[in-house]
Amino acid sequence: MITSLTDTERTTALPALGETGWRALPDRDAIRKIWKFRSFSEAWGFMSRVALAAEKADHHPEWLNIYNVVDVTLTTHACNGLSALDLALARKMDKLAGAASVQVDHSEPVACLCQIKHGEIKHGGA
Ligand SMILES: C[C@H](O)[C@H](O)[C@H]1CNC2=NC(N)=NC(=O)C2=N1
Repeated sequence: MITSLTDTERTTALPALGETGWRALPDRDAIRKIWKFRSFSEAWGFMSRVALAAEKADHHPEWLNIYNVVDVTLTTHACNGLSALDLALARKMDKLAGAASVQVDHSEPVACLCQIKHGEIKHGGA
């Protein structure tokens, strides 16, 4: 049976993930990270590799892809909160993403390369 993380497990594990750009969601027991790749092809390649890892672990992200952006939320539906499976998948995704840039400020709009190129959003984020 999958159980959500204890407070001790959270204080032990989450700071290190925070260092790489994972942020707690304000309204869900979940963590979120926003990657910006150099192209759609790189973003999709990342998602393909993560998809294989997710299938192997039988643990899947909630994610949105907009062109070069992959906006990921991890939580465990079976326990409606963060579990050890989310920590493992977060670490795996960090490895698979390599040197892709990360938007660490989630209060900023998430701009994809199209919007920046077309001048819709001033490129201030990572
Ligand atoms: C039937 C299948 O094993 C379950 O639905 C798995 C699939 N992937 C999952 N992914 C996530 N994030 N949470 C789950 O509870 C979950 N359950």
